[in-house]
Amino acid sequence: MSTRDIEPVVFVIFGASGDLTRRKLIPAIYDLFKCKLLPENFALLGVSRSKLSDDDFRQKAFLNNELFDISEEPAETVEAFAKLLFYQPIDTNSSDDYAKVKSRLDQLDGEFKTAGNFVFYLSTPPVLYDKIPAFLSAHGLNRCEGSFRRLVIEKPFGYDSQSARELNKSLTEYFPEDEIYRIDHYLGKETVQNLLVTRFANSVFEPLWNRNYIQHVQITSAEPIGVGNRGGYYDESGALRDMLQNHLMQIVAHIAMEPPISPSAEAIRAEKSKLFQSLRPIAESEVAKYCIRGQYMASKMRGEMVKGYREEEGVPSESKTETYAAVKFFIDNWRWSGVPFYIRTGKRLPTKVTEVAITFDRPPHKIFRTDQDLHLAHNQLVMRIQPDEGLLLSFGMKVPGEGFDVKNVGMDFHYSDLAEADVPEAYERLLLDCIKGDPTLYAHGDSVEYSWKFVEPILKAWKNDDSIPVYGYPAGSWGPELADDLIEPAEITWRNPCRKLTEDTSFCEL
Ligand SMILES: NC(=O)C1=CN([C@@H]2O[C@H](COP(=O)(O)OP(=O)(O)OC[C@H]3O[C@@H](n4cnc5c(N)ncnc54)[C@H](OP(=O)(O)O)[C@@H]3O)[C@@H](O)[C@H]2O)C=CC1
Ligand SMILES: O=C1O[C@H](COP(=O)(O)O)[C@@H](O)[C@H](O)[C@H]1O
Repeated sequence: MSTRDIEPVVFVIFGASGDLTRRKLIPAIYDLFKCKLLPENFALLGVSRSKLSDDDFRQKAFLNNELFDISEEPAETVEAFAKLLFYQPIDTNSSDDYAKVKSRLDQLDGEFKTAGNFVFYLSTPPVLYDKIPAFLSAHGLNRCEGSFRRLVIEKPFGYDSQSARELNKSLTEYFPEDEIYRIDHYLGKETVQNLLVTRFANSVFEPLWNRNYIQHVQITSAEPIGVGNRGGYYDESGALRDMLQNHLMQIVAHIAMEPPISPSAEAIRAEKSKLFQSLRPIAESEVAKYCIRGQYMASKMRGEMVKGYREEEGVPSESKTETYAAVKFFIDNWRWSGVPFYIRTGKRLPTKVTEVAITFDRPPHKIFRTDQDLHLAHNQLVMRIQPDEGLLLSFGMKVPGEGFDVKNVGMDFHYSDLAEADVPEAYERLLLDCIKGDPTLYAHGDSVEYSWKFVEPILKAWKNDDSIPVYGYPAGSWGPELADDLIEPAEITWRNPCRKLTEDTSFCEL
């Protein structure tokens, strides 16, 4: 699709003076502009309370943005892009002030000939997510015959299933469901999308993709960083809300859903929705058995002493918020009956890595009855989402020489080997899709509610049941040791993912 095929638009960011705007949104939109992927008629209007002029905003968000280095960018491109940025200060809590947004939009719409098409991106504190659409509606900005009006909502989408349901209800009063874009940046990652292609574009994997051949599935999302200056936010959230309910459950959906009839948004969303409905709820009374929570403690990491979670700025010294969560669960449907899924995520773990490891059953009959046979590993398919994106398949091969000694070997593919592949940043892809009106990579309202329903008993048990321990783990370790015991049978444990996909050759240690 060329820029000419994309309808013109004014892209409005609420929360334009904030961190996300400078860290992700402006860099992504600039890159789209540089690659000539934006419509020819385009303008960006930033809105928040800070009293900034258009020029102040251009400086803060783009020309002098310490989170986005433009020193090597072509001067004409930078200059041309800066001219598309505008700013309107308002009191975001006062409905009357939205008249200022309306008159500014009328002016930009006339000047840039954007045909009355507006995208409203809410990058504000979540308390405003239901207020801003109501204020837009009060000023007639939510609907316009012959033009599109879209709403993008940042995470977190709700705090539990009830608040997510209420938010869905409130948003759909003002915008139709197909114009509501709930962003989950993991869905914008090429390698998350590639999970679907790996499964459904190859006949070699799909026949094995079920309870008959898969012993268990592991999903790991690890980060070496701590909570940094986000302690206040994080302590209200924890690993379950911050990563598992949204990003990791979307990965589960990609791994486990049935084949959609087409790659359309409706078809994919329908399959995801079915999958989320098949998750077996974990009863509050069973949370201690199926879930492990942990909190990082001060320790030396890569030669440097780092603070414990409770010493971080904005975190209460008695906090019980989890910085690590591991959960075992089942999917009650035909394909996955009896196959355990294990997810773990945490901060201050040894490395930055997100991956899925599918462990296959052993062959039904042992032919090679040697001592080595005891150590014969399961076949494993590792789908690496980041970094060193790619696939690794491990299987047994004969060791040259007499007898039938079997050795585990790996066959790997690295995304970087696709020389022509220019992997776009997740926000770039997602923002462009929204501008083009393609919601495929955005979360649907009912999926969000279902995934909240799944995590809710865990959240409740962790909040209410003091007998469930929060295990301390030293920063730089792989989390509480007890998380190893979640995985059965006992001789199998978590895969040890190194930064490089093929660095680790132990695969599933037996
Ligand atoms: N930063 C990140 O990396 C990520 C952020 N998010 C989500 O994006 C949203 C924005 O995050 P982030 O940019 O980090 O937050 P910030 O606190 O840095 O920015 C919030 C923005 O909202 C504006 N704002 C408007 N009205 C209000 C109000 N009534 N109270 C407070 N602020 C207001 C603030 O500007 P002003 O004071 O001028 O009005 C500011 O521009 C959040 O919901 C967050 O969860 C999601 C993923 C990652
Ligand atoms: O949404 C979030 O994601 C990041 C991790 O994103 P990634 O793309 O770097 O894997 C996480 O650090 C943050 O706590 C969370 O809010």
